[in-house]
Amino acid sequence: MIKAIVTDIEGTSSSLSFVKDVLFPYARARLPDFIKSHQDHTEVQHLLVAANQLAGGNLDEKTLIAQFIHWIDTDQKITPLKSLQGLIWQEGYCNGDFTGHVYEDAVRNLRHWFDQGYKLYVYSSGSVQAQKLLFGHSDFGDLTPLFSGYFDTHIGGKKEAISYERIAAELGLPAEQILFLSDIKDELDAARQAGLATCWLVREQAPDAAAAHVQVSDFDGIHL
Ligand SMILES: CSCCC(=O)C(=O)COP(=O)(O)O
Ligand SMILES: [Mg+2]
Repeated sequence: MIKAIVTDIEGTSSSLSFVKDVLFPYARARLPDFIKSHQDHTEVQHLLVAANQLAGGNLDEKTLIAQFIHWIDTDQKITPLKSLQGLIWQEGYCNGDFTGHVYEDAVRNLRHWFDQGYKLYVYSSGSVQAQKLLFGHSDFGDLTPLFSGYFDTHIGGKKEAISYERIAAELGLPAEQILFLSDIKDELDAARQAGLATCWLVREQAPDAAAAHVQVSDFDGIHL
């Protein structure tokens, strides 16, 4: 019996296009100036140190910025990059430059599940801050009251089974009572390996007849 639902963001509850065509270019364009103008911010300093270590260490500012841009262009889920993007997007949401795209079917079903007593969580490669911003400034208003918690890559990569074992431990539930929703098969495979129930959102993809996961075209197809 499912008691908790953990949803991915990009491609699942929000569109690929919003992330790739709005959020990523926004952060990419502002990242160099953001780093230069936040040199004395402790949080930014820590992120730069962490990124520098991941890049091999001792990069000067120009090279480190080029490294960040490369990570963005190749959509790498590097934790300090994701945290930095969240800080930059905060300005975008607060300035009203954009609102968070969330699919209408996702909002309707998340609200319904919440009302029925299911616990709702988010697990995304985007930082927890970025997740809260997207759902807090969504096209449907503030959706954060629906969620009991958020997970990002600090708990581990989304294609690693250990991450889902840790999430189940944090939720205090047997893995089989947790349903994970994603658009990426490798993530679903990892969740399934950890014992979670899975559902594949194949919104803009052709269904895969060979896959072990339930496949639905939107949240209306999910039956708990
Ligand atoms: C939290 S909004 C930005 C999403 C993001 O940065 C990203 O890399 C998308 O990853 P997801 O795990 O949501 O597919
Ligand atoms: Mg996704």
